[in-house]
Amino acid sequence: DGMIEVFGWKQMDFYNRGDRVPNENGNRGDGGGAVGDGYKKRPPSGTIVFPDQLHGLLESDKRSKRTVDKRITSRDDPLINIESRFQNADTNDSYIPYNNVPMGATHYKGRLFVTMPRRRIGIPSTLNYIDLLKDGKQYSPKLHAYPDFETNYLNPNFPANPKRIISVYRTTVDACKRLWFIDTGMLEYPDNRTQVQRPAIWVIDLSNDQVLHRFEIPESIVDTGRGLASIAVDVFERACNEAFAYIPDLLYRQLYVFSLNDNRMWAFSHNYFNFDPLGGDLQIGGQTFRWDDGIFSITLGSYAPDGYRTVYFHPMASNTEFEVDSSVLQNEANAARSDHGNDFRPLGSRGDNHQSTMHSYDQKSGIIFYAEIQRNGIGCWNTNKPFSAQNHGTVAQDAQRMIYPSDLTIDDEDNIWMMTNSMPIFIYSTLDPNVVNFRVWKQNVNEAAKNTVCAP
Ligand SMILES: O=C(O)c1cc2cc(O)c(O)cc2[nH]1
Repeated sequence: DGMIEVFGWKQMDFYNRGDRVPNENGNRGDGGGAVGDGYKKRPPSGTIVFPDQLHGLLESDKRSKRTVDKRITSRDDPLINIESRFQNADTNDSYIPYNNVPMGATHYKGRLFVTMPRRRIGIPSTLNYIDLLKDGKQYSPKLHAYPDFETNYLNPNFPANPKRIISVYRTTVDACKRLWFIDTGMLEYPDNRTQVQRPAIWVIDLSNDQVLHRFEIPESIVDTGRGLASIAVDVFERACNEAFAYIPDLLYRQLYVFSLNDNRMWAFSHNYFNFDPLGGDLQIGGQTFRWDDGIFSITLGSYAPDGYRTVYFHPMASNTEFEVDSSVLQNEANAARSDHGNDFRPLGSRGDNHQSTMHSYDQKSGIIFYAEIQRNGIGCWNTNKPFSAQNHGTVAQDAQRMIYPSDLTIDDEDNIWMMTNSMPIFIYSTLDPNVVNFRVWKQNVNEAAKNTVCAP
């Protein structure tokens, strides 16, 4: 029965906007304390923008404005409204409201984790949460840095620091009450990407907010962290050390597998990780553009008696869904094979214009819910029914209020959570700061499936 709008923001705001920065030897915390608590005032020169870089951006934008006369353009060469990008921006600001575009939304026991990838300057913290008990009744709650502000602090000199998080796209919670995410280690400022430190997998214990594990992804696996925008974790609650993480790389179009037990990672390549050349022509929020994102989202089916499960995946610029068994991925030797035989299989097409960012399998019903970018909503497929276009349903659609669903997750209370963030308008045009641009939606899975072809 559709989705319920729980939060909406014209612009995002934070409890700690980064106006006080951590003393490098200081305490951890959310920045709520007084001077002397391990924080000091941000120095006036403490900025991550250099005037020559700003000038470079302006020059390149002028170039793209001249050469791109039709509004079909790639994400990396956007036709940007430069006035809007630096609207009211003081380059010394640790917080530039306009530049904060939320991406991920994951709920666990009263905290909604909201990510803010650092794709522009002025983002105080990339990993955040909303305290639902305290702020859940507000329509536009402020974000708390997670696990604290210090861990999210971006030092203006960009030193590599394994205690800090640079940029996070999406998070997931596993069966062992742990939060997993990838720090891409990269600032993705237009025309000026900086790999500050190696990309890393982080695992945080949600019972005490302590970091349990950090694994730096070696260069032998991937050059940069740029395409590491999501992570799926395969673990049985009674064997927490035996976890495997599956990581799609939308840029290099590979699938990485990380074994927690062995602290090792290996990489699969396959044609099915590529985008469909026709699937990348998109029209969203009044913008027409072409993207080439490959394998993007991975979700895990129910356990079979042998302890393995179906791993569902899709490229974003595509309408096709694929599957592989977890037994294939968990065996490192399989990654080295040049011919994967029938290990990876296409399930079929969802139909034209059904490109999806994230999807999530509901363990109880066997229904996959997927965020649809061209249809501004949520689709569904009950995996107990054949994969055919007729067996795909529509849970919700709203061309005005659901522009660009950037994340979709299911929590342990059987609720779907979805973020819509108007991303194409931000990239190719200008967001209106006087209207609601970002929304979080929620619905119980059974309610969502009701009155659709996905209902059991
Ligand atoms: O999460 C996404 O939608 C996403 C992240 C990301 C990073 C990147 O460098 C791209 O070129 C595309 C992209 N999509």
